[in-house]
Amino acid sequence: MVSSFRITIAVLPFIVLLSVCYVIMEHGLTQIENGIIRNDVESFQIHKNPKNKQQTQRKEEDNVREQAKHHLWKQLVESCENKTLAKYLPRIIGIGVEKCGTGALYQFLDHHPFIRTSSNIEAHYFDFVPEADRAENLHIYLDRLPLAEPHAYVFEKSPAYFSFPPDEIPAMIKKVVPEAKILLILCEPVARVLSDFEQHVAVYKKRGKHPKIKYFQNADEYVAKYLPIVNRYIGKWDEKEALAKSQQLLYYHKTDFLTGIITTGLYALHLKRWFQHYDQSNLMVIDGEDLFNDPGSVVEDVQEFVGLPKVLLKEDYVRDPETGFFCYKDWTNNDNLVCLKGPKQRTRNGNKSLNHVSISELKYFYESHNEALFSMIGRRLKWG
Ligand SMILES: Nc1ncnc2c1ncn2[C@@H]1O[C@H](COP(=O)(O)OS(=O)(=O)O)[C@@H](OP(=O)(O)O)[C@H]1O
Repeated sequence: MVSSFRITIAVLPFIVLLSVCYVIMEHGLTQIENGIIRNDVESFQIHKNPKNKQQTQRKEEDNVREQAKHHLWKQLVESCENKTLAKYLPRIIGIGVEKCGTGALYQFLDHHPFIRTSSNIEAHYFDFVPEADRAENLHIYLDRLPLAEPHAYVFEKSPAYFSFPPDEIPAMIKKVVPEAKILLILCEPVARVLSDFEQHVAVYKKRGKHPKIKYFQNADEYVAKYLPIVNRYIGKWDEKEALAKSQQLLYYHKTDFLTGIITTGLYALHLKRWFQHYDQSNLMVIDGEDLFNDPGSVVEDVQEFVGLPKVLLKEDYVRDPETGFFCYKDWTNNDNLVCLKGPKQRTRNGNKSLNHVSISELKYFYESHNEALFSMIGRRLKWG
């Protein structure tokens, strides 16, 4: 009894969505159009008597958003009717940050009825495919993306895009997929260093990649050697030199891959490059702490941001009592928790830690860069 009630609650959003599709297909878009007309009238009245300029501006922005939503719903309704599968460029791109829970977000969103993801996960098109091939051969990108219905949302994530060379990645993405919405998770950078180090060790043991990592017994030894090197050429945040330094750290990353374990966490420097082509209307900054502790709210916000109907709800995401990590409830069996597969919980399960010296030195190093980040995005993140 209780379980069938829970199933009903879980499938309710689906039923609502399908009903909306049905009603719209049956009766056209007049309901939504009426909504827009009503908004127009309201904003006209405000124009006539501009008591509050800000309020007028907000209304106009609401109208633009409302019309975009109308256009989107129209497309989605068409997609309800058209089941032809083909290759499409992504409408959502997860650019990182590496080791900040990008896999968890990917899996959580994959659950959305209008989102299509690739089974081989990371396309690595803009960081890996040589530029000469990239310019003329979009099929290489499409080959790495899933089949989808015409108006479904293809979502690809390649965390290397945010902080790996070449420095033209943001410009290239903007050029090739100008309409795509960008998702960026920023997590506490000191914990990220440990996570990234352990990932390097695991990849080396499995595939022999980046063998220099074997010279370090643990992450503290790595920090003791590399932090002074990176600090020497980056130092504290300096607005005037930010762009040049952001390019410089990509150069060092190319010549010595291991510097990236520390430089990836210099979020403001990387974001400086991205903000030359994007702003927060098309690039969403997600607080890593929210993703780790309240992923359901993050997923709700992401659906809103990318313009999809909100069918994944906060209450679908629950903490696995055994691991402490969040999982989501299966649609068909609410008692079944679907959790992240693969070796994704190496450090945040408490199995590894940095010593006090590494933590305080890294904290000091990142401090001014974190502050620069918060003023760049206009808010503090919970971990800062
Ligand atoms: N819900 C949930 N389930 C499992 N794991 C979770 C979750 N939320 C966040 N995390 C943490 O995500 C860390 C891996 O980050 P990424 O997926 O971005 O790694 S990667 O860049 O794709 O390799 C990984 O970090 P480590 O613990 O250091 O391995 C996880 O702890």
